[in-house]
This record gives sequence, structure tokens and C-alpha cells, in this order.
Amino acid sequence: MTQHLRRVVIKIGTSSLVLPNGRINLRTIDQLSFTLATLNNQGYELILVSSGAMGVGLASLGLKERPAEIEQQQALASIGQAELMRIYSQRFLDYQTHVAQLLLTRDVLSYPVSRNHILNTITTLLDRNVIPIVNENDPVSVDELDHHTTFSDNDELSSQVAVAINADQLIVLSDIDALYDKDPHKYPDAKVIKEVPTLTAEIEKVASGTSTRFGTGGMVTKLRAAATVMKADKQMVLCNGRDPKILFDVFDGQDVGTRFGK
Ligand SMILES: Nc1ncnc2c1ncn2[C@@H]1O[C@H](COP(=O)(O)OP(=O)(O)O)[C@@H](O)[C@H]1O
Ligand SMILES: N[C@@H](CCC(=O)OP(=O)(O)O)C(=O)O
Repeated sequence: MTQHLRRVVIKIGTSSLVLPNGRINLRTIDQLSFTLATLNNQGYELILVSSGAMGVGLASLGLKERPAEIEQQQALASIGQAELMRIYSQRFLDYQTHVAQLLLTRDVLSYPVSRNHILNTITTLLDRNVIPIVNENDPVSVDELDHHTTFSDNDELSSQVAVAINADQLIVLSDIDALYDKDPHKYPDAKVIKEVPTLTAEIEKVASGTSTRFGTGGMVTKLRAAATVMKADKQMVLCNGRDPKILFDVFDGQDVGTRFGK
């Protein structure tokens, strides 16, 4: 069943923001900015969770491969994040819409005081019709010894933000149209699964890791994100981010992608 939407978190992955040749997908970023600005003008409260810091960092420096060393990755993410926000700010301003940046780590969402500060910041931005753009704070995220500050990836981050901010729905824009019964990049006969009212062991079996160069999580982390929002009685829609104008159809309640939850 389609919910009445008011507050929505939209997550877009690296493979929608960076072309297969490693360059920035300006067309997708333009259309995403146009679509979110239009929906914002219509009165929806929108939070964008955008990956792409690392991918844009690689593109900015003309590198083809992600470096193996963690400090190199963190440096690239810090270069790319600034560039990504510059592109977003520019494009959104073309549509008279302001954006703001929030870089989060797991610990700041776990501790009640910092969590409250973040939620207050987001609601204040929404009250001002500003669209918060969230990413993981990659240069400070570590996952070693007693410092567990990383999210597994932005699918998880977006589901946690959606629950924390009491969004009605999480929309995940991916490089794939929907959830299939097996990875369609490996099995051309894969079939679309339109509705997932509850997560069963059978559904969890259909997911596998990522197949793209810059993305991190594949379908496994998307199902984990779906589990988090469904546990909070919310819905998640997974659809293709190639043309973000697809969001108009999702907001209209049309049958696109895969809908998780009741
Ligand atoms: N059952 C499945 N249904 C759809 N996609 C799947 C499935 N199993 C694995 N995948 C893979 O997951 C990929 C999407 O994840 P990912 O590359 O991390 O994208 P994003 O950057 O959008 O987060 C798809 O391109 C597909 O190859
Ligand atoms: N924080 C990282 C995003 C990592 C991530 O989850 O990427 P993706 O699987 O493409 O959503 C970045 O901006 O590069």
C-alpha cells in the first residue's frame, strides 16, 4: 500500500553519480537537483543521503582505481566531498534551493546528546526549506580497537537517518531498477520482485555483494537498510537513479522499483 508522504529520505549511490569511465555524471546530478528542488517547492521535507565523495575525489584527480591505503582513501574522500558539495550547491541554486552539508559518523548518531543536536539541525534546516545533504564523515571514520565510528555504508546510514528523523519513507536510488530474484548483472533471466512486505530468509538469499567499481554494498546492504526501516514500521522503495525524475512517480504512489514494507 502507498503511504501518504511528507518527510522522505532519498539515498543515491556512487554508481549513479559517477559514470563507468570514472567521470562525474553531471546529468544525474542536474536531474536530481531539479527533481528535489521541485518536490521541496511542493512542500515535501527532503533529506538527501549522497555517496560519491570517493568517486568524485578519484574523478577530480583523474585516478582510475581506488587506492588501497586507508589514509589515501580518506584524503580522496575529503577532496571529493568538497567538490561534490560545490556541484550540488551550484545545481540546486539554479532552482533557487539551498542545501546544507552534514557529515556523520556512527558514534554521533548513537550518543543521545550529539544525536539530538543532529536531529535539531536537520529539523531546523527543513523548517527553513533547506535540503540537508548527508554523507559519512569518511576522513574521521575508523573501525578499529574501541573506535567503531563507521557505518557499514551509506545504505545503512540512510536507514538510520530515516528512522531517527521519523521519515515516512526511504527511497534508495541505485544503479539497478529493482530487487531481482538473483543478480541481473550475472543472470540475464533474473526476475523483478515488486513487493517485499516482510523480509524472509528466502529474500535475503537473493542478494549478493556489489558488482560495480565504486559502489560498496550491493544488495546485501540495501536489504539491511530495508530491515532497519521496516522494523520502525516505515517503507523503503528501491529504484533506478539513472533518471532521478523517477522520484516524481514514487511520490505519486506509482508502481516503480521494489517496495519494502506494508
Ligand atoms: N538480487 C539482486 N537484485 C538486484 N541487484 C543485485 C542483486 N544481487 C546483487 N545485485 C547487485 O547490486 C548492485 C547494486 O549495488 P551497488 O553497486 O552497491 O549500487 P549503489 O552504488 O547504487 O549503492 C546491482 O548493480 C547488482 O549488480
Ligand atoms: N562515504 C562514501 C560512500 C560509501 C558508500 O556507501 O557508497 P555507495 O555504496 O555507492 O552508496 C563516499 O562518499 O564515497
